[in-house]
Amino acid sequence: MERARYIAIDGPIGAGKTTLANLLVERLGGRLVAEPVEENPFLAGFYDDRRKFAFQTQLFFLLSRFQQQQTLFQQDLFGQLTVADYLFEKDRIFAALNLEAHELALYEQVFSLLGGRIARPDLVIYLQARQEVLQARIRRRGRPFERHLEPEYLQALAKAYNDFFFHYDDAPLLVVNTSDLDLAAEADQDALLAVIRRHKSGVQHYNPAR
Ligand SMILES: Nc1ncnc2c1ncn2[C@@H]1O[C@H](COP(=O)(O)OP(=O)(O)OP(=O)(O)O)[C@@H](O)[C@H]1O
Ligand SMILES: Nc1nc(=O)c2ncn([C@H]3C[C@H](O)[C@@H](CO)O3)c2[nH]1
Repeated sequence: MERARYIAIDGPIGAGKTTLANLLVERLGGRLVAEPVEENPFLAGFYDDRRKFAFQTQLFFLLSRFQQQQTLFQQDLFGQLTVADYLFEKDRIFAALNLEAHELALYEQVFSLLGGRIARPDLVIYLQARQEVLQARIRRRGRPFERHLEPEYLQALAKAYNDFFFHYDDAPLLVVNTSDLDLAAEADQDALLAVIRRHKSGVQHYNPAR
């Protein structure tokens, strides 16, 4: 991982993206790129009525992610590590899941205009966890707008992530099952960091099942 200067972390809701991104910056130094979720004015409405607010929610996410990426990679980094708690392509995973066909066609046009101008990570970490683990974490975190998040939606999202990463080959990929990984425990953190440091190319799976 010596030369991984840009790491992007992704996975379904509650997988631990922000937690791991913070940890990597804390332990390895560098800068954190966290997506501005709370700033999306359509997100709460989306969870009340997904069909009604899907398109607005998605366009807002797409444009704000694009702007954030542009700003970041125009800056001189002096080779410092950058850790993002999302992969730009995640926007498309959510879009495909939530938009109607005619909306998706329009969305795809905008995405293809923007997507070609995004920096490619040196390493992508895909976090997975069992369904009940994701649900428990989301419940414990207690974001008001996620209170009524339907298990079927979370399940469909996890499947869409699996399908996407099954075909992913744009960057070295590390798939981590976090169901039995306690990111608050130093021993677990050390073990994961060692795996990340060692991973150079291709696809690797890390599942510290107990
Ligand atoms: N490996 C883990 N072990 C125990 N708790 C965890 C683990 N990963 C995350 N958590 C907890 O689960 C909750 C969700 O984690 P986090 O916010 O990092 O997920 P996320 O993938 O960034 O979610 P979102 O998609 O909503 O942004 C937090 O309360 C966090 O402390
Ligand atoms: N509709 C939709 N499209 C996205 O691109 C997207 N990205 C994240 N989210 C939701 C998941 C979490 O509740 C919360 C934090 O990740 O925001 C999204 N929702």
